Amino acid sequence: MNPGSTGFSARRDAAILIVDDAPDNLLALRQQMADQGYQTFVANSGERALQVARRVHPDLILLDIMMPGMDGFATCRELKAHPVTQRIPVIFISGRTETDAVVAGFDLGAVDYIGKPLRMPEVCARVRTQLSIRADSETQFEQAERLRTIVNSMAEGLLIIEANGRIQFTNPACDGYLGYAPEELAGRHIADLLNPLVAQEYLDYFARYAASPDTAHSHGTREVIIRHKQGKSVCMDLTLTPMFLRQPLFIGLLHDITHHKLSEDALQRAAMVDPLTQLANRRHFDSFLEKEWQRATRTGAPLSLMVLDVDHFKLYNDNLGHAAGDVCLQQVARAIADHALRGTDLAARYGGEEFVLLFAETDAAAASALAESVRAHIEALQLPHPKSPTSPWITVSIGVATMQPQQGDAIEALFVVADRAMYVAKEEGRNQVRTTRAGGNGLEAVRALAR
Ligand SMILES: Nc1nc2c(ncn2[C@@H]2O[C@H](COP(=O)(O)OP(=O)(O)OP(=O)(O)O)[C@@H](O)[C@H]2O)c(=O)[nH]1
Repeated sequence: MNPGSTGFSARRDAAILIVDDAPDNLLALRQQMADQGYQTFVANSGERALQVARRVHPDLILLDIMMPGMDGFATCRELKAHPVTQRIPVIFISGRTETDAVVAGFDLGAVDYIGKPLRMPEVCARVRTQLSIRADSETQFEQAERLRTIVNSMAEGLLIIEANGRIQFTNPACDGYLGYAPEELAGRHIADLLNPLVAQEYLDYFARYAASPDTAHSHGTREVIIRHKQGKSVCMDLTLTPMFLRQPLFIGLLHDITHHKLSEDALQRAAMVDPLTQLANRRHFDSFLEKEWQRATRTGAPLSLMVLDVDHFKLYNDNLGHAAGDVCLQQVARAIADHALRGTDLAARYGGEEFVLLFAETDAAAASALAESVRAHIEALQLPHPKSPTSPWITVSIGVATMQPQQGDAIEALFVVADRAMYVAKEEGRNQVRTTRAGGNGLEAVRALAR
């Protein structure tokens, strides 16, 4: 049998401390206990018994009551008062067999009381019984200690919740995650932590389980937003498992996924943003345009697209270097972004040195004015472009297309018209805006393209 198992056979090597001031009694008891296979220690006074007990941690103490100096009762009191010895079972062995003495012995915490004269087989049987009980309770105590250590040191938050939603227990990790002091959460309701809909969903699940525990199953893991004590929200995975003891209880395991969530958000953001300029990238712009296009088709509102291209940018790169070119693109991007002011405006880097701006509910005249202000803004930055035949500064050419899209029109057509306008701006000297107005030839060209 392994050392952790319970029962009498596991205690054959148990250590027994025998305390008696009469040498004959001491010898006789020691012999009996040794014959049973126990390891024995002896003490002939209460004071000595305390010393030995604290040193050798016996599994059981056979304690005489009437002794000079510290008697058995006083010794027992001391044993029970000291953390090292308080859990050691004590059996009184005494010639005092009157009821008061026996009751006093049990009141002091003794597990048994044997009257003298001793009947040795009975003493052995009682010792055996107490050792067996002790082995069981020690095993339970060790298991509980082990469990306590695990619960206190685990990284996951643990909650024990009653069927009515009252929190019964939380471990230190849970308190830490949610900003509470130890035991501060006990007695609170889960609705203090979760949003009302989620809390109600859990309460319904608790009620179903409490009504028919046999049919219940684990609620599994789900992502929940939990209110931190300081009011902020933390994102966690919550796993709930039912446990039916004297009452239905639920074990909640909390796993912090805030970091995971943050990097997920960062990834999602990275997938939408151009790393050089921090403007929206082409993919994000296309899906944004798709939504605005559909909205404009429904509402009949005009939609304007600007295509901007940096003038003579190849010359800029060749002259000042690619790194300077990158910085220049960042400055141009910042200026462009300053003009996307409404929630439905979006500026994006569409390719190398080409940018786009989308304006919902904006007609051709307004779009043309906006484009002119973007052009003027960039020119006013006065970013030196020494080799440009157009201007000493960086300039842009802008093509604007405005449409009231109708069912069946193709989005690509909007780009074609804006691109055409932009190339006209280039051909006619750069650093200027060209607009295709609704109803004009450009729009007819678009419709033709869509057919
Ligand atoms: N520094 C830098 N240059 C880029 C980037 N993307 C594209 N380019 C450069 O931008 C230049 C675009 O040149 P072109 O399309 O020939 O036109 P351009 O020189 O701007 O002349 P026009 O458009 O006719 O005024 C090329 O030299 C590309 O290498 C970038 O991310 N960084």
